[in-house]
Amino acid sequence: MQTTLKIGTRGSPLALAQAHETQARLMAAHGLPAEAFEVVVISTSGDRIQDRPLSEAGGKGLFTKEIEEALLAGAIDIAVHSSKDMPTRLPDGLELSAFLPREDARDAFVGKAVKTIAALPRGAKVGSSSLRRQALIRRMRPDLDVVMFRGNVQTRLRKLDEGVAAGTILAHAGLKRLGLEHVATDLMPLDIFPPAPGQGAIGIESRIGDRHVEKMLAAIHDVPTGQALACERAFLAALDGSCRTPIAGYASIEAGKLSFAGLIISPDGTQSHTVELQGSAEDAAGIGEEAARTVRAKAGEKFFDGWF
Ligand SMILES: NCc1[nH]cc(CCC(=O)O)c1CC(=O)O
Repeated sequence: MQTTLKIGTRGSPLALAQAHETQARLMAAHGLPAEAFEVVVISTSGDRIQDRPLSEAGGKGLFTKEIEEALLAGAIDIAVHSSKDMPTRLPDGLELSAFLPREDARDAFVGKAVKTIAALPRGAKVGSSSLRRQALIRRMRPDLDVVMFRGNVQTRLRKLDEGVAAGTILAHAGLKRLGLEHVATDLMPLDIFPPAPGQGAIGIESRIGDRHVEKMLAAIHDVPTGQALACERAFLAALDGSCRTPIAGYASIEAGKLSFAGLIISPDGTQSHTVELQGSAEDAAGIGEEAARTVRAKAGEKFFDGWF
């Protein structure tokens, strides 16, 4: 008897799109019918808490806890995530075992009356609750009024329509997966507005040692994306244990060569430190760790203590 592979996901439209993309790739890679899979929607604390920034409510793990419990309990076989929402440390027994080919990692500006951040009038409100995006906006335009914007992509776009802000920043990848890329009015260059580690990459979590699942996932894993993510996540892991300072990082791979650019920035956007490193894609995690040491030395330990 063929049992179904249970795919765990959050219930937001973006999460469901990612789960269905994963299902479609598994079907194509293994010649399986849709009935060989079941998408299991799991509500997380991150979905329920809407009134505070996530960094206050307990951070990234809020979007994964209940899903990882279901994975460990055997209620689901794989969990599909936005990699950038994944904590750097996973519970014992679980691993990120596959990454789908990365979408555009850039952030997009969605403007109501104007198309770019540069064109916003002085003092205009820009909505974002991401510390990284807030800091990068302030660095570009210290005069703007950055306001809290929580909720899923659709909620944020509705707030924009209601006039709560003149613009917002959303991941281009998320907009594309939702068929909403037409709402983006500008794409932020990677060097001026570097993305969060993992942005644009769908990561698939599974139980360590689950051979059947490992074999299924190996057929859809994208090696360069996995290497870029290993680098970005190593950079993040080496820095985020000690701080809530906004962190950005992006690795690209070309012909086996990895190029990484990382940034840490003060929440007010006035101070930032960057690092750029290149090396063999085989040494992805090592490059991320080295980049973290470099930027930490540049910034000095005080940089990490001072902001909150
Ligand atoms: N925290 C929400 C979240 N997690 C991943 C994405 C976008 C998709 C991606 O980065 O793969 C988004 C929405 C956004 O930042 O606009």
